[in-house]
Amino acid sequence: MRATLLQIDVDPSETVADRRTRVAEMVRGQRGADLVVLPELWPVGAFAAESFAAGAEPVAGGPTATAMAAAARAAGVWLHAGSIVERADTLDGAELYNTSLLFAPDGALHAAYRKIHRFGFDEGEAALMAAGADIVTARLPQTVLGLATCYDLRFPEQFRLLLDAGAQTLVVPAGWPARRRAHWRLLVQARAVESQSFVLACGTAGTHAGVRQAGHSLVVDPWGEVLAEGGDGEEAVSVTLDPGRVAAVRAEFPVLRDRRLGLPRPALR
Ligand SMILES: NC(=O)CCC(=O)C(=O)O
Repeated sequence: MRATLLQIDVDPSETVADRRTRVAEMVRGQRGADLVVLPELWPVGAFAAESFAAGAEPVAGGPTATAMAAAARAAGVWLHAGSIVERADTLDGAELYNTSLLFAPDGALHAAYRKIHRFGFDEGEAALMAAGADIVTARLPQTVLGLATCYDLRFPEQFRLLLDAGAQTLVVPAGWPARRRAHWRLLVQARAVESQSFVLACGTAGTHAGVRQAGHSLVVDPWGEVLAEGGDGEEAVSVTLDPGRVAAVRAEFPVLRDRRLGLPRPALR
């Protein structure tokens, strides 16, 4: 399976519309890949909280979803289009979500995942967006994807649920700051080792809202080995994966068999 992570430079001097056109063109250039992955909130920037409301768009028929569906179809690839600020209209008004979109090679929306853990400690995303509540997996011909986004990496319980739902390849779009790059590497590798799964973790490059981005997108195999890693700037990180490696590692080193589910909660002393 050929996978390419497009580590996009979210440059505030570029308009969202121009970036959308540019990224769609990059996706179109990926014909021959099986799966293409984009980062978190690349249209507006994961830390550009002041732009979230203005940049919010519906999933069905919104400008990013429409452009990405067309690009996936033109390239004939599965496209994990990173995430957008989703505007979901409810009877009580509009709610915003940080929503990842997965398109099939015919351009149909195959899955959507609303980020469960919002970053910001009562500010930014945590204050402005609603939390998703659904664990999302998606079956591709080669593997089963488990969807998570950026800050979710810090919550291993979500990854256990993805594993139990059948995930074999964890896809994690991110807008991770350079300041915590050491955490990024450690957490991506930890999620791969504990889940005995591939992890495709695609970050952004550049600086937006005064936050320098970590770049260094990672592809890690089910043994925890880094198969590919981006640098600091915009680039395409491509790898060829053997999806059979997940079953092989799980059979050869069967730690998941030794899980002790249902242990009692400790009593307070
Ligand atoms: N966009 C994010 O979720 C940022 C997460 C982050 O900076 C961290 O966990 O550290």
